[in-house]
Amino acid sequence: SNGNVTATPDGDDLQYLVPVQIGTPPQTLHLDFDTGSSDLWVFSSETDPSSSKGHSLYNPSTSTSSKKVDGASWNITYGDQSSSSGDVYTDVVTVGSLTVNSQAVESAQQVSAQFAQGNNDGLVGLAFSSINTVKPTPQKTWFDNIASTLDAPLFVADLRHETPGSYIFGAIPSAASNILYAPVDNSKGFWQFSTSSDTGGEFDAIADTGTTLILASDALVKSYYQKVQGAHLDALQGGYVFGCNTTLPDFKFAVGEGEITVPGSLINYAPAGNNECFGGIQPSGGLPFAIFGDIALKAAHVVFDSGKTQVGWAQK
Ligand SMILES: CC[C@H](C)[C@H](NC(=O)[C@H](C)NC(=O)[C@@H](CCSC)NC[C@@H](N)Cc1ccccc1)C(=O)O
Repeated sequence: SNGNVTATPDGDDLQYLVPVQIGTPPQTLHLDFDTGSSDLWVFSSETDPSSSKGHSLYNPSTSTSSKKVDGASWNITYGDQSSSSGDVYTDVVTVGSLTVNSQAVESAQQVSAQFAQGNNDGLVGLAFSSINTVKPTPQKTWFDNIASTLDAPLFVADLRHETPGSYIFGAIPSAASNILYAPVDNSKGFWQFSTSSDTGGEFDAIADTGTTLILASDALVKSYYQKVQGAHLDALQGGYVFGCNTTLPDFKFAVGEGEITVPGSLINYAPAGNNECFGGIQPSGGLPFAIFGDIALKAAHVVFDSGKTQVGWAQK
């Protein structure tokens, strides 16, 4: 089987939300599919009420198929220092037409302010199950649970600028042509691959649908903005800004034997005040790899192939 589901960007393409059905009868929540983490967690009837306003909530007690995982808990922290934690149920989880009958659904009891004020109802982790945070027994991702029923053990991200795109499970859409593949090193649990660019030399990167921007080394970022008239690092805005009608250079990076181009237009991320705009490439703050978030992913169809432990990029 295979399936696909619509991924709808919220304002400024900050994140891409996907409708997911949980429980019996189905409860629909809008979740952030995140190839940079491996926990499926949701706002729920157990979430601190001061944090859950404005979110759809999973209520395990009204689902006839929910089961409490006794003694299990989870606690996750993300690169932007946001976090969430809680306890664990199993329940039916359907994405598009694909159903996992006993998926670990991590119910949030605490969420940090970024999540309370954000507009997702939780995350679906699509990185490798090795970094799932449930204790004492780590749980499998929804993709790991569904993979064996798919025509191929892979999924494809087709994210777009300010318009709905999709995630396709089990097949590669015919629109994806001339796919460039790179082997994935999943030892840290991420979709990590080696790449290079004329501004950054050779480096590793992770493909992270749950991160909005491209986050890279200080050297790469400095070298990129040296080509942008008037660009400067503005501590108040939290990164590099430039005049909003500045023409930005493309960002090209290597994948296998070929090269992917992120058009400069995608790198003018969003207005930042006083007629300056915030760049879509920003410093990662010293991580040992770059994070190729949605700014990069929008430029391609991206194949996350767990069968062959490889990632494929097809230029759009
Ligand atoms: C360094 C980052 C932390 C601390 C590290 N955690 C991670 O790497 C987690 C799994 N992944 C993440 O924090 C990042 C990848 C960072 S690479 C180190 N991806 C997921 C993130 N975009 C999810 C998100 C979505 C919407 C709003 C906020 C956050 C850890 O637990 O050690």
